[in-house]
Amino acid sequence: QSSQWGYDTDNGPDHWHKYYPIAKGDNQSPIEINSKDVQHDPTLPPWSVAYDPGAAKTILNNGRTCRVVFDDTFDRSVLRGGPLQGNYRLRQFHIHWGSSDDHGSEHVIDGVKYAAELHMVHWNPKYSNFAGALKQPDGVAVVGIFLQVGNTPKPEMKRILEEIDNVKTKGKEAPFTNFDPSILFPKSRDYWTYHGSFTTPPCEECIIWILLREPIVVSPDQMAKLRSLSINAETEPVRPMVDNWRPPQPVKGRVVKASFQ
Ligand SMILES: COc1ccc(C[C@H]2SC(=O)NC2=O)c(OC)c1
Ligand SMILES: [Zn+2]
Repeated sequence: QSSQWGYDTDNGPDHWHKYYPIAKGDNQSPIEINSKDVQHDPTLPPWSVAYDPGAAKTILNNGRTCRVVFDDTFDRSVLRGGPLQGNYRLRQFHIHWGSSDDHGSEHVIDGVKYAAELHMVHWNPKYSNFAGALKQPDGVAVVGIFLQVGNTPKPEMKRILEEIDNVKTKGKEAPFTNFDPSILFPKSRDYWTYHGSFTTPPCEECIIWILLREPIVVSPDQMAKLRSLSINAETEPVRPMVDNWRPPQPVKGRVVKASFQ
């Protein structure tokens, strides 16, 4: 029914506020980042991760994206530093992409839309559980990595795209073990950071965003593989999973900080 949000004309980003009023809030994500408005903050420390490959559990097609889920029952895979106070536990990562290589990312950098954007979602264990963290301005930290199409793709993406064959349709889940997602990071640790929200319902304004400046490279075939995922269940007519991105939202006076000059 229409309360099932999605990315179509009748249930897409312009409709979400009807069931999730915070979608029209003052701290929504994604946003456009214009380098001229960014403030370099020399006091921003580097961020770092300590991920346990054994924490990787499953890969899932939830009908909106393809996500890999991790064991977050203790401080097993954590993100710290940068704009964050304390450790944040890795819960899952997922990807947003377009129907063609010239768009698909959620954040837009100096007018550039990347082909895709990978989100590594972490939450602050001082708020006992993920649901509690959603209600706090510093409850969640997402590392965003831009994916651009090129002919020297990053081999580390291979594993994710191979597993996609097992989760083609909505509701499909498969084991995804022994994977350290930090192998996906680009060389540079330069980042932008700002306070924002989930880019999907419930659109809670609980996220400290850490967006990496350097994109990683994927091949045209790898993008085609992502686009071969379906939003329908196995028994339903085929509908490709493409354009699962929210457009940029009003910045409303927020300042984006950069760790670099
Ligand atoms: C109620 O719990 C939720 C809701 C939505 C997401 C995913 C959102 S958050 C982001 O940055 N991109 C997305 O697609 C989520 O992720 C852990 C957890
Ligand atoms: Zn996301």
